[in-house]
Amino acid sequence: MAEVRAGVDATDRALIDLLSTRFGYMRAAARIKPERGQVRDEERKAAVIDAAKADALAKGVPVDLIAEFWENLVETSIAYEMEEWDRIRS
Ligand SMILES: O=C(O)C(=O)C[C@]1(C(=O)O)C=C[C@@H](O)C=C1
Repeated sequence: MAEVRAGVDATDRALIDLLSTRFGYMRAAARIKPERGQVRDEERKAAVIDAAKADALAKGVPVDLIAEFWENLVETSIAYEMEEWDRIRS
């Protein structure tokens, strides 16, 4: 079990690195989008979640759980991008 937990911990560190990269792109998007109303893009959100579901299917991980996870990820990203959009222009 210790080996499994070491693997989980290492995976979590790698995920945080990737999330840090993803959040960096949210800061870039916040700088680029001229209107606050452009931060939320439902069409793009649906495409991002669909892509995650397709990858989940290919990798054999539960598609419904991944869809829920990505829903949270994109909503968290939108909240962060909104905060950044406001911060940059305050
Ligand atoms: O693609 C964008 O426009 C983004 O800002 C990224 C992102 C995402 O988290 O993937 C976030 C907000 C948008 O609603 C759509 C997608």
